[in-house]
Amino acid sequence: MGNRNEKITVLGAGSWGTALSIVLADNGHDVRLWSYNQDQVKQINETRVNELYLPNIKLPERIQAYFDLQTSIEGVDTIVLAVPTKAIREVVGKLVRVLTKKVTIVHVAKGIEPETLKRISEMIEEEMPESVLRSIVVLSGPSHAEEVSLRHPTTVVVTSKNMDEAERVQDLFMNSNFRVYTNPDLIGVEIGGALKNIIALAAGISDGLGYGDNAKAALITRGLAEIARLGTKLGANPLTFSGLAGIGDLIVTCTSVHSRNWRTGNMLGKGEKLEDILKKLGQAVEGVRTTKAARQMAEKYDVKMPISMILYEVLFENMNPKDAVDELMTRMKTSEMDDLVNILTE
Ligand SMILES: NC(=O)C1=CN([C@@H]2O[C@H](COP(=O)(O)OP(=O)(O)OC[C@H]3O[C@@H](n4cnc5c(N)ncnc54)[C@H](OP(=O)(O)O)[C@@H]3O)[C@@H](O)[C@H]2O)C=CC1
Ligand SMILES: O=C(CO)COP(=O)(O)O
Repeated sequence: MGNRNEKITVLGAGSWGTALSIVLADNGHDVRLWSYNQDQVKQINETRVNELYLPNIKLPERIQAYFDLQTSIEGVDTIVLAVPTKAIREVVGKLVRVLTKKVTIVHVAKGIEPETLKRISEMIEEEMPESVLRSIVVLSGPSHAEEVSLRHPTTVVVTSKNMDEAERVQDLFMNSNFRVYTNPDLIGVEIGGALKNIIALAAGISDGLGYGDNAKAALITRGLAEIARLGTKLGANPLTFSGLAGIGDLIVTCTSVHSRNWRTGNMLGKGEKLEDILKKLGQAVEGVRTTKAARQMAEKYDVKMPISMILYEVLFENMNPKDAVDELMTRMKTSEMDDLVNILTE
């Protein structure tokens, strides 16, 4: 199944970087897992376990952890960027300072930068001169690290402005547990992956308030409608939102106990404070910052995004979650079909 035995560097030894390293190592690649935490590097190499992020998983021998960034990228053509959105510019900046040739970046993060409203591939393009950037490939879809690391069946998509390179990356990752599709819609894949986290926060709140499956199905369905409305306005293909990076990722993130976004929403619905929850989780909860971006984008592009807008008030303006649901339920009456047709004509 495609190329084997390449040297590949993964930047970011969190849960997703570690799980993807396992996929690549299973495929016969030599994986250099870079972390900026020297103790973590030592611990991974000595114990073959990433205690901080995937404590129950024994890592294959082909994964070696690195602290020195320059050494980790020697002789490498493909670099997987697996840090949260807020760290992308900093880590890419460090990478540019040590690169001496062109590489392909596979980015796997799911967010929008609230300060600039940029997608992650746009941020990378801004930070990397052409002299060191061959292509950017995005890998996204319904894929929790906890299940990928157990080799449970998982499907994702890859996309790029350069689809030959996306196909090469498809071959690097594809195996009998990890099925990789291609999709040429870069904007749709990035927007679907980023915005589903907002809806997962809302679904978690609904569950935390004690509401049932009807409410969650409503959030998933109407959440998809607002993701698709914004996505198509930005130039995405509406069909992408019926695919793995759209409804697929929305379902997994709104329904899985593994989801940090769902868990955060759940604790909010039960009355905990956002600040305390984020401290307790100690992991990336991308939907919080992306909600800030979505609110601005809804206003800038004049797109109706009622769930994202009300979630902003819950997260940042102390709105009571129960009042937020009441407000969503008592909005002006509308026609579902008109709304769906609007997505196709944005
Ligand atoms: N977990 C999952 O199942 C999936 C996650 N994703 C996406 O992948 C991205 C990464 O998430 P995930 O791995 O889960 O997050 P985690 O919180 O599990 O890990 C993030 C990792 O990035 C490191 N990091 C943070 N800031 C920096 C920095 N400035 N420089 C270097 N390293 C840094 C963290 O180190 P430290 O903790 O030491 O600060 C940690 O090792 C997110 O965008 C997420 O949405 C996508 C699909 C699945
Ligand atoms: O993107 C993910 C699954 O596809 C991970 O979601 P969380 O960040 O909510 O855990």
